[in-house]
Formats: sequence, C-alpha cells, structure tokens
Amino acid sequence: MADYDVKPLITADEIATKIDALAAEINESFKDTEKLIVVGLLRGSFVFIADLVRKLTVPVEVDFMVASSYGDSTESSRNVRIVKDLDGQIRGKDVVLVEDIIDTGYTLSEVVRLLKTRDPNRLEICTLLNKPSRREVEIPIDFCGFDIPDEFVVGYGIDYAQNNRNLPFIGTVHFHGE
Ligand SMILES: O=P(O)(O)OC[C@H]1O[C@H](OP(=O)(O)OP(=O)(O)O)[C@H](O)[C@@H]1O
Ligand code: HPA
Repeated sequence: MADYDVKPLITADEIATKIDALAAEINESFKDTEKLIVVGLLRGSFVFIADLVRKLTVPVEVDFMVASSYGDSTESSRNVRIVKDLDGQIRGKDVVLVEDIIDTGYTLSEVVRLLKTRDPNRLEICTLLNKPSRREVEIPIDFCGFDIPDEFVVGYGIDYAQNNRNLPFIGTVHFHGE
C-alpha cells in the first residue's frame, strides 16, 4: 500500500475548462501559421497533449521528446537526461513545446537550449502547471494553465515514482506521518 494520500487540488472539469482557454490562446497566436509543430515533453505531458491538440484548429504536426530528471524522488536531480530526441526537423518552423509542469525550470531550460540550436522560427512554451515559488532557472512561459503552490502533485499524466499518472484530476501528495 502507498505510504501517502492524494488530496484533490484541481478537478477534471477545471482542467477541461482551462484547456479550452489555452487552446483558444494558441489558435489566435498561431492563426497565420502554415503548420504548428506541437512538441510534447514526455512522459508527464502525454494526457495534456492529447486533450490540447484536439482543441487546436490550426494545422498541427505532433512530435515528442522524452526527458527525465526526477527518477523516483520528489526532488529534481538537476541532471536532465534527454532520453529520446525529436523525430522531425524544426528549422524555420513554428513550435510550441508542451509541458505538464514547470518546477525548478531545469528540465525546460535544457530542452529549450537544445531546440534553439536548431533555429526554429518561433519557439513558445505551454505548460499546464507552474510552481513559481520553486523556480531556480528562469523560463519565459507563453501559455500557462495554473499557478500552483509549493506542493508535490500527481495525476492527469503526472507521477510520483511512476504511479498516479492515470488519475483524471490533479492532487497533492501527503506522506503519512508528515
Ligand atoms: O522544472 P523541473 O524541476 O525540471 O520539473 C519539471 C519536470 O519534472 C517532471 O518530469 P520527470 O523528470 O519526473 O519525468 P516524467 O515526465 O517522465 O514524469 C515533469 O514532467 C517535468 O518535465
Ligand atoms: O510536483 C511535481 N509532481 C510530479 N513531478 C514533478 N516534477 C516536478 N515537479 C513535480
């Protein structure tokens, strides 16, 4: 049995409403784009990307990268491993990088640094969750869902030690005895 409880923070309905708003912002911002490359940063963003792209009305291509820095911990290792790179080219293209959560900022800053070396026309960042109080590396966010407090969260694709990604809502983790 897990040695922690999950307390609801953001409901499935609140997430769905926010995704409609984020998609509307992205559709407006990229309305003149021939094709938008949506880059999903796995694994945590797989649920968010699936819901978000179905609300986009601009022509879209989807590609994925896999990055990892937390392992089974609630603390970043600050060592970002790029486990899988993009399959396609982004030179001269309009790109939105889709992330589930920005916490210290290490993961995204490393991915952004790498993608910028490939000279995209536009590279913008969309995150469902943002924990501003934990930031160690500054990251400009173009499309942001929710600012959340300094608590470890799970659900809607986001894990603790690979568990809880299947929860339809977002909740905070509370270890027994804390
Ligand atoms: O801003 P940071 O402190 O870098 O944290 C954010 C990153 O941490 C999580 O990834 P994780 O390394 O847990 O891999 P996962 O996506 O496979 O869950 C999350 O999905 C973000 O990519
Ligand atoms: O709050 C979090 N939960 C799960 N993974 C994370 N990676 C960074 N912050 C978090």
